[in-house]
Amino acid sequence: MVFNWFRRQFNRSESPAPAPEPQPEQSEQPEQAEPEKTQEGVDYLAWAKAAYQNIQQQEAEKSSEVEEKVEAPEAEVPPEEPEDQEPVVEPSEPEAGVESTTAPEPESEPESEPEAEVESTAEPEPEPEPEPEPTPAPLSFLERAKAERGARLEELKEKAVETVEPEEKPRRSPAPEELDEDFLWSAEVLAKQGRRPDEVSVEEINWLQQLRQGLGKTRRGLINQLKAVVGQGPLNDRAVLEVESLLLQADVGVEATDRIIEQLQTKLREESLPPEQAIAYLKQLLRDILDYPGGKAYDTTFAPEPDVLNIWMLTGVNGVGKTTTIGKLAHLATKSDYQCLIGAADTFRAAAVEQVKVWGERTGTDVIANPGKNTDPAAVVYDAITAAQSRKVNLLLVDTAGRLQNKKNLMEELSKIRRIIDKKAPDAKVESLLVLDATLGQNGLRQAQVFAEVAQLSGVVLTKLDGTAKGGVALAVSQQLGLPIRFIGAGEGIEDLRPFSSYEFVEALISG
Ligand SMILES: Nc1nc2c(ncn2[C@@H]2O[C@H](COP(=O)(O)OP(=O)(O)OP(=O)(O)O)[C@@H](O)[C@H]2O)c(=O)[nH]1
Repeated sequence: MVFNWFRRQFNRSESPAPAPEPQPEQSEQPEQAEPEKTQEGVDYLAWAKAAYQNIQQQEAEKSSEVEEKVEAPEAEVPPEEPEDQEPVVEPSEPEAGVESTTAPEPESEPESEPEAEVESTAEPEPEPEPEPEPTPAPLSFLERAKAERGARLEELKEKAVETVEPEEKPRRSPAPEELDEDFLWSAEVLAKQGRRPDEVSVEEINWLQQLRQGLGKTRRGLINQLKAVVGQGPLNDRAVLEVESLLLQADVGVEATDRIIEQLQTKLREESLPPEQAIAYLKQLLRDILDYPGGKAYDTTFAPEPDVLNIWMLTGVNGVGKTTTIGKLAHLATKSDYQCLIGAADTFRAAAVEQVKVWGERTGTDVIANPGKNTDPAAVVYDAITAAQSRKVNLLLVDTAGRLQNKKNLMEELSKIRRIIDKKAPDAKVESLLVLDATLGQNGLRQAQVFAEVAQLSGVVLTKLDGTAKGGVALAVSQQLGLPIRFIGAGEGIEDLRPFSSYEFVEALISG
């Protein structure tokens, strides 16, 4: 059973059951529990405990798997590969001059993690593993598992020293140390969305923590003050001005700010709401903006469609995180059991192609590129589609050039790529995603307008939400561009990108 990271559920037709088994400690409700969202009968603390236990168990199982693999004969360890050997694989129907760079052929790997090397099997983190502490008291399940894993990793690292390249490897997030406030917050957000504690993974919990931390600057700087004002009851003129300036400072943009203020004023004039309800109403307003970009309803799930070739073109100016996003998406796709391929059609810069190839190797995804200089991006897309069709690929990620110096050229290039796609893969499900750097705030939006005019955009990937106080730009994207946000990035690591959830985003922004 594979977890589909795009759908945030397991690949099966079963609806999630919301309530965990009731537990005795009713009194220790986490502080964040909000009455207006509380699902009847859900004890969030009990839910969090059940999820925590489940994660401990998952971790312990992973550790013992590692242990078994280590103790098994060295058959698991691939023979030494010379570093300089270019892992080049031709597409099944090779096109002249096209190279396909790959990690070991994915078809031959039953598991989603492509690198069969020892290190990859152990899924190590690049960060230093916390040392197993010499705790005098009996070690908990998790601590034991961690200690064992740490020891195993050391062993593996020693053995793997010859075959490991110094690149970042897909990192597996460390298990939460304890059932702390961070964990409770993440668990509650998942519980409120009707998730089951026995299906929650450490990656999901860690992602929510990352998102919460990432939005910390926006939240602390501005949104918290906003909460204080909105929680005070009917908005007088001074309060309105305050709210307005807070939202604008968070790069929410004029249009979305006006809309929020207008609706807040109307509501708070109609009835005097207690602070929590006023804040719940504010959250609802924000979610509405995000869920109905430009007033239009979109399917909130964004996943590759089954049984058809999905082509996702990524576009955006240099430096916004386009290549990194392609790598992270390839990682999500591979983890979710999709066959993924990357087309390196940003041929303007040779370094861009090289960078994509690095991500291809990291994620075990083939990259179709044309080694020639200044080659036609549309030709690369043509070759990538040919390869995707012959290899039964579900998801083809296309990196496109995003230089803005010449709008006409950009438009011509993107239109040409689009024509090739329509001709070569008329049945494909095509998405054109604009990658936007959140730290650019409103400036990023101005760039986005240009792209929106020339590329038939269908969604946005918002990157670098970590460490910016301009997190409110997500609302401006929805309101001003009228485009749904499909993914958000909150870190440079391979795990630091997830499908966008307005609920999680607003919770992290307001109640994190
Ligand atoms: N903090 C943070 N950094 C990110 C994120 N996404 C990407 N980056 C970093 O942003 C920098 C630029 O990312 P790239 O993926 O190279 O950007 P690009 O748009 O492909 O740029 P070109 O290759 O120049 O076209 C890199 O240092 C990335 O690690 C994110 O979500 N958070």
